Amino acid sequence: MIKGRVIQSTGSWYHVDTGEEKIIESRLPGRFRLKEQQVTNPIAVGDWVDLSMNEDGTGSIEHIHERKNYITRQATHGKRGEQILVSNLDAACVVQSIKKPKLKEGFIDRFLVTCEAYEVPPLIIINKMDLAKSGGIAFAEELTDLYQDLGYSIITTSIHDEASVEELKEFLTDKTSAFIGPSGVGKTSLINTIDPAWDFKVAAVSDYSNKGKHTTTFARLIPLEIGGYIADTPGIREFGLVDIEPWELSLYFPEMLEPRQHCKFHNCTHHHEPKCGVAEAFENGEIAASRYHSYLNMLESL
Ligand SMILES: Nc1nc2c(ncn2[C@@H]2O[C@H](COP(=O)(O)OP(=O)(O)OP(=O)(O)O)[C@@H](O)[C@H]2O)c(=O)[nH]1
Ligand SMILES: [Zn+2]
Repeated sequence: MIKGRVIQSTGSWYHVDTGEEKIIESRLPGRFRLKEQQVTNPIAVGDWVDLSMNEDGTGSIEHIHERKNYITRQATHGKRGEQILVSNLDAACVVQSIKKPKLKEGFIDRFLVTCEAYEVPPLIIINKMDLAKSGGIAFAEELTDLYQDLGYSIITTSIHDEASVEELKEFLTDKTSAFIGPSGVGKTSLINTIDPAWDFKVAAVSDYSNKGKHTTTFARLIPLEIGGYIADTPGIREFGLVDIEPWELSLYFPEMLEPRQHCKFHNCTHHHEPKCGVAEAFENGEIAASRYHSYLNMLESL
């Protein structure tokens, strides 16, 4: 039996990376589909599997290892019938630029909640620092302090600053990561700077998979020169809020965990209720205004 990683799926064939040069095209015996018929795709890109080899050089998937985490297309984490986009992520990187386009703290905070819910470690990247003037630099430092104090990893980058690219490189080495962020913040540029062959790899894989069916809806993992993979999938942009009850939302804000214990009502949403520990902590300056603001915005959208 050979252990490998599913890096792409074409619906009926799975491309398994076993660490050897050649990717093994593999099939899933029908019994798995019967067993897990509630799930649209019993195997997700990112899964670790055990293979037995067939005489023609193809593989048969004999065992699927337990997933350490996964993200789904719809906001239905943990429900049957969901489509898993990618599994076993080591990091989800949210990319924002200091300007062009303007940095949105709400985007970062929403993303962090989703990461908490999916149990995927986040990395916050603030890019285009070369465009920042003194005000922008001070703002980035403020954000760095804020998020580091909350226990999150955050780095500032510019594709024109080699040291910052090195730092990002170190973080991504041997990890399976996803890059998420609005258009124009520099996701592709950053990955290209880290791995100059990236554009070529993305194009090559696309050409290949266009011959297959249903490929556009499936994720794929593209290997990095430095070791590790970047998840490439259109659906990942919709990485939104998972199913969360309003009273649960504050469980995903680390700084609210202690204050919420002092709320009078156990199902307090920390919005309008009297004797609210979270509102009190905010008034005392223990919760950042931007974070409380993001919390209220998210609460409204649930
Ligand atoms: N000054 C500056 N420009 C950058 C930096 N990173 C990216 N850019 C520029 O920003 C523009 C958008 O970069 P992309 O890499 O295409 O952004 P993206 O996030 O991949 O955008 P989508 O593909 O639309 O999601 C390009 O013109 C880049 O050259 C940076 O660190 N500094
Ligand atoms: Zn409260």
